[in-house]
Amino acid sequence: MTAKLILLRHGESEWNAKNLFTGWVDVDVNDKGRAEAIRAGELLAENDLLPDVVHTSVLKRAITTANAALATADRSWIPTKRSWRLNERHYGALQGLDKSATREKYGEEQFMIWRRSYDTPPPPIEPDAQFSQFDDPRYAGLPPEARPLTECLADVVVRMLPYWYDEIVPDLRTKTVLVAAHGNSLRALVKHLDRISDADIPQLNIPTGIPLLYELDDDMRPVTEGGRYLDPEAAAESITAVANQGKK
Ligand SMILES: O=C(O)[C@@H](CO)OP(=O)(O)O
Repeated sequence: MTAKLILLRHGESEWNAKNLFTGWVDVDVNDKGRAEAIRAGELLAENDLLPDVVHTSVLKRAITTANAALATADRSWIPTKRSWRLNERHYGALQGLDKSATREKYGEEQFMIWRRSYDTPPPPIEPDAQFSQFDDPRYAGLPPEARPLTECLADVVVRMLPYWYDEIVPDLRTKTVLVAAHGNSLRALVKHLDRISDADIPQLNIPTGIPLLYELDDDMRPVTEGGRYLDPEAAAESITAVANQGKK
């Protein structure tokens, strides 16, 4: 029997729409994002993919998306687990900056290194900067050295995988699992699942609000590489939009 894993990036956020680097800043979804979340719930129900448990980050754009999708599919009652390990990549000193202005100021190459290189993080944010989360109470249980001031995707893989192995995989043995998270934390998970190389991972973008189904074998390996978006046309359109962010 195959396990069913549904990955869902949050719907469009207020800062996605404004074209700002977001990272750990706790921005909610906007009206379009809410509608995407409801559509995601309809897609789950239409495809008879009703989650038994949901895992989210501790950021409200993922929580709101999961809640709206599950309410639409009449699954609001399922157990919920949340972890900072599913958070978006911390965008360091870029958090709060306009993507287009950053691209113009530093050039396309540096912009893409910060956005999509596997192992080069943006400059760290000052702990007391406006958009720092260093003293946010939701991370108070973490020792200071575990509270990031910036992250590259490789850092996200390292902090996300313990949660995958310890919390998500055990659920997958008996349950249909929904993971509601973020563009870059889901890129880290898809990289792991599909064994995407460090060289190829910059090309992967995750659309907002469209469920991505992975059926996994006993070794928790995808039966079909890349999984399957429940709305492939909308996914393709959104993937292009994400890839082109900062270019206008
Ligand atoms: O700003 C961010 O936190 C992320 C996701 O919205 O953006 P990007 O796709 O540029 O990594």
